[in-house]
Amino acid sequence: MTQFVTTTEMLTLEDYTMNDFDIPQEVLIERAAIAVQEVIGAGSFNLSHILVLVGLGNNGADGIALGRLLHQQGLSVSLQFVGNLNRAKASVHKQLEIAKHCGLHPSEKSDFKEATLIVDAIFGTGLNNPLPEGLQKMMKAANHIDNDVIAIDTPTGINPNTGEVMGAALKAHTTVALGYPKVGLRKNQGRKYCGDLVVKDIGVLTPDTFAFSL
Ligand SMILES: NC(=O)C1=CN([C@@H]2O[C@H](COP(=O)(O)OP(=O)(O)OC[C@H]3O[C@@H](n4cnc5c(N)ncnc54)[C@H](OP(=O)(O)O)[C@@H]3O)[C@@H](O)[C@H]2O)[C@H](O)CC1
Ligand SMILES: [K+]
Repeated sequence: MTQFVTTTEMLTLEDYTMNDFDIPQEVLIERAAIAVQEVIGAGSFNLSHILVLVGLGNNGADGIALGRLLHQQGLSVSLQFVGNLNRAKASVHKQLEIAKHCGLHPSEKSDFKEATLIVDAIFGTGLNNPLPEGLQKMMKAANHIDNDVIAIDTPTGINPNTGEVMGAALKAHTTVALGYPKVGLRKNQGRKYCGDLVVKDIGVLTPDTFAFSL
């Protein structure tokens, strides 16, 4: 039976892993990227041109690390930031520096139609409000383009706890849940927008005494 979690529970387990075992966040980000790379490699996706849509939090950091790994595989990858990079978390800046050092630089503006596969690394469990208007329009437009979307952790726009669409959401062919799937992926619109749900272990540790609420 798959264990689903709330975002609070996920944060508790992330903190336990990083603080009690001194496992750096970068390790979890790298393992998240490798996990999604494995799903992409195991699938039958058209990898001719991969567009990674990157947000300003750790979901975005996962996406940049994944983009770097795919670039190093020799695949054609574009990194497209969504939002003002000046407001990005340190993890995003760190992954961006590594990616640029490996020869992968962010694109100014990408044409969604040219992408054969889109990676959704905009928002994950940190989504806490309806999407900004501009992003809602972008998600609605992207949903009308015929290319596969792989969502990292959660589809952008889906409330990770309630499964509600927060103004708009990007429909995924496949969602790769990191550690544990979030409960919003089996509720309301979450189930429809997440597509095939693949749960991947990224080394998040769980205390034996941990009491899951679900
Ligand atoms: N499960 C794990 O062990 C790991 C998960 N990882 C990944 O981390 C994300 C969660 O990262 P987080 O930085 O908490 O949040 P997001 O990246 O989802 O969101 C980015 C920030 O965006 C802001 N935000 C939220 N909602 C909105 C909105 N509607 N409009 C604009 N901006 C919004 C918010 O910042 P605030 O300052 O507003 O709080 C978010 O912080 C998880 O999904 C995984 O992909 C780790 O990388 C690896 C371990
Ligand atoms: K996402």
